[in-house]
Amino acid sequence: MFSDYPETMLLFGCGAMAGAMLSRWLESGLSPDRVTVVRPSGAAVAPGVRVERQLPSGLTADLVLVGVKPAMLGTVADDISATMAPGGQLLSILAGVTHASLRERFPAVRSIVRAMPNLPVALGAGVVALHAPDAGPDECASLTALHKPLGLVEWIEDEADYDAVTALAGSGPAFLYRFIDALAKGGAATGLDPAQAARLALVTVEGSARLATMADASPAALADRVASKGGSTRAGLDRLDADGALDRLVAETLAAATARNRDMGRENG
Ligand SMILES: NC(=O)C1=CN([C@@H]2O[C@H](COP(=O)(O)OP(=O)(O)OC[C@H]3O[C@@H](n4cnc5c(N)ncnc54)[C@H](O)[C@@H]3O)[C@@H](O)[C@H]2O)C=CC1
Ligand SMILES: O=C(O)[C@@H]1CCC=N1
Repeated sequence: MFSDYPETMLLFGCGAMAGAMLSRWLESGLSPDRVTVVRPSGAAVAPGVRVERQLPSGLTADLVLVGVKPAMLGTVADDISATMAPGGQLLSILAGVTHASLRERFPAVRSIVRAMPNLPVALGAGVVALHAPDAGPDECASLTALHKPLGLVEWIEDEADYDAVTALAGSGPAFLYRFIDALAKGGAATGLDPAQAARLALVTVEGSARLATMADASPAALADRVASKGGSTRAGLDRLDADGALDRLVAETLAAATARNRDMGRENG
């Protein structure tokens, strides 16, 4: 359990993604009385967490997490500047929006950090990719510790990679959910009861992913372990692999998401 959480934390926006991060932090020992959430709905977030519809005047925070949609950054920018404690840290989870453009908008903020999480952080089984060019070694260590309860922490040194990381890890859960759905639909198309096919698909993916994380072999090698020579898995893999169809589709999917991240950065920087 990480005990060295910032003294005061303020979240602008607490939707799907920031909400998932916060719930895991609270579960991992963050005291709710350190946290304030500003959200237009004013709806409660978790017991003990202060929620405000608008930024109360005079409130400052050591860590400010920007959890709104990238297009909303301009709307909350003045409030972000107003609430940063001297020496505070700004944590942005906005897709596409670069460190340089954040620095231009918030010149007085000591430290600006980009974090790209994904939704499984809610279970401590997510990914958080970090990029913090302002941070020295101690601050990097403390950022790693802060995000550790959320899952795998990866540092991205070259920000040029960030849009691709966002496509793979940030959007990745959506692509995998599509695959699970396709597996279930495929099962139904071969005659299974759709609800039963959906259960089989979900747990097959869950178990296979868990096994792959613990295995002594790559996912590609594990696929070959399932496929007996001349057996049915090979017949299926041959179809998936024909003309590199799956690889090509996934590469095109990630390229489209990467390009959109780049565009969102230009639109909202
Ligand atoms: N959903 C995901 O899986 C991931 C999202 N992200 C990033 O997280 C950010 C948020 O995305 P989601 O959580 O999916 O969106 P969301 O729509 O669930 O959450 C955004 C929240 O911002 C609130 N909001 C709008 N205007 C506001 C204002 N003026 N002040 C305070 N709060 C305001 C909304 O009420 C909403 O709850 C985006 O920048 C996105 O790029 C990053 C990685 C993964
Ligand atoms: O769809 C989006 O724009 C964000 C980026 C990563 C996940 N959701």
